[in-house]
Amino acid sequence: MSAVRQNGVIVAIDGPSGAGKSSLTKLLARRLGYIHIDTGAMFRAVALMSRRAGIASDDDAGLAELCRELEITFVRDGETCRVLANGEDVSTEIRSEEIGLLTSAISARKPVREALLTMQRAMGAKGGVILEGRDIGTVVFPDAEVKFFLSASAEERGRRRYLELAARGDAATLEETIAKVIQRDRQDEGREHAPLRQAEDALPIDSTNLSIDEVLTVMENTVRERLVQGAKG
Ligand SMILES: Nc1ncnc2c1ncn2[C@@H]1O[C@H](COP(=O)(O)OP(=O)(O)OP(=O)(O)O)[C@@H](O)[C@H]1O
Ligand SMILES: Nc1ccn([C@@H]2O[C@H](COP(=O)(O)O)[C@@H](O)[C@H]2O)c(=O)n1
Repeated sequence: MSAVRQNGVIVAIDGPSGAGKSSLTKLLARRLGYIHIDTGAMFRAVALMSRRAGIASDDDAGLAELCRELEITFVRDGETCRVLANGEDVSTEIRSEEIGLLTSAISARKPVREALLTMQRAMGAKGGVILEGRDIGTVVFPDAEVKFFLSASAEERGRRRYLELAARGDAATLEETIAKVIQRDRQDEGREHAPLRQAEDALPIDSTNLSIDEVLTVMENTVRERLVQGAKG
């Protein structure tokens, strides 16, 4: 356990698309009174702004300039958290599957990763935060006191995403959605910079056959045990 941080511990939740990271991070943050940092939303915001600016996903100079000018903030709105890019609420626009796939390409670029790494470390350094993403426990906060690697079968994650898209009126088929989940997995796992992988000291949780509440119970108990251990010194 590292030295006690000002506002509590740092919790890292990594894992592939559709594993349940955002759902669990939101619920766990509420249970613990911690801040929820959705790092995926930050990469999505960069992707959206790069598309609007006509910057190619491999234009590192253009992406570096964009990130230098971009301020990403999270604003609580009741039970939800809004994502602002230079003050504009982009919470809905960044959630499309199109932006999701573009984000996977953008997030492979070193200048984007370096810029968002600085922002994420600044957001979480004092603790009392839960960050969800792909590289939190391996790159952003390798000294995080608690790390989870949340996964599920590609079929189950695709099914979950399919239900989510259908509820939004998206006509994608289940087969198409599973294929896109697998495509994003491959891109996130296969990239050179900060690939998606389980940290050696992360607790793996396979949620394929677990409910959200069952996963939440495991996570909350684990964090509280670590908090007690930390308090004992
Ligand atoms: N254990 C679970 N059982 C059933 N449904 C789940 C479970 N976990 C999450 N879900 C549902 O799956 C969908 C995707 O969950 P969520 O957005 O939290 O995943 P994610 O890992 O953050 O995905 P991404 O990285 O693509 O944003 C949501 O509709 C959520 O309610
Ligand atoms: N720490 C992270 C978080 C996300 N990414 C990339 O962003 C894409 C979208 O993330 P979601 O969690 O919102 O689905 C994701 O597929 C990754 O390509 C990342 O690289 N690092």
